[in-house]
Amino acid sequence: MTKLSVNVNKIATLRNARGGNVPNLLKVATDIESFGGQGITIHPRPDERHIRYQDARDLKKIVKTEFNIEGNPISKFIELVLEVKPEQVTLVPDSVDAITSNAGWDTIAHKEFLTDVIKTFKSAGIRTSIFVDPDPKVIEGAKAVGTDRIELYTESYATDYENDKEKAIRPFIEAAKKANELGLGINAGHDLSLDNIKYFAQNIPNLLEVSIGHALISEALYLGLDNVVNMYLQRLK
Ligand SMILES: CC(=O)[C@@H](O)[C@H](O)COP(=O)(O)O
Ligand SMILES: NCC(=O)COP(=O)(O)O
Repeated sequence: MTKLSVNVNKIATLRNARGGNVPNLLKVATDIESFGGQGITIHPRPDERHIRYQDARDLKKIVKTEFNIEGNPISKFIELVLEVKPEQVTLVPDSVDAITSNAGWDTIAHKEFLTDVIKTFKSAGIRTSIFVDPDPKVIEGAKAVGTDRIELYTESYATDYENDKEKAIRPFIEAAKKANELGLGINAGHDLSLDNIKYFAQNIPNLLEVSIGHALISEALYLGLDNVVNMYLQRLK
């Protein structure tokens, strides 16, 4: 079964809008777990516009499921992850001013850098995943840098799903076949939603985990967080 890790960046965005502690990020994370969420994901950005570095430290103390920290491995991010020691770190090549993640790694051009960073995290006992486009060459490159898992960057799937879902999923099936052949674990995320998740999970062999934030929190405005978490779990069965 595919695990659901809920990305709580948007809860921090809402909290930060007023400068206080409403909504309470730690309580929301605990509630998500009690509703059935199987992991908590955060993506602290260098400007700390939503998740603050201190949130990562505080969440580590209370998250009972799998804690996944995503981000660009600049030195302060590496230091934070080594201090917090989440179960998983997901490396994302996003630029400082990016509105959201908008590209996967070029695992060939960044081979040396990724190999070093992955070694550092793995020697600290932290599972590694790297954010990649569904491109078999890039996935071969991911194997070469020593990562445990890849996270398939699903924005193109989510965008194309409405027009032609078979075409939208095709590169992801090929990418997953390649990753399975190479013995890489497969995660996925970005713009996954209640509408498109079931077809994705049904078609990707050995999909271990999805991390979902933007759509899930938006859907919860209408449907409630408890309900939405369970609707995802149903679709991931
Ligand atoms: C890595 C990824 O796919 C992102 O979706 C990310 O974790 C979300 O970040 P924002 O919430 O800052 O858009
Ligand atoms: N890794 C993807 C993630 O954590 C959530 O992405 P999104 O659902 O906010 O687009």
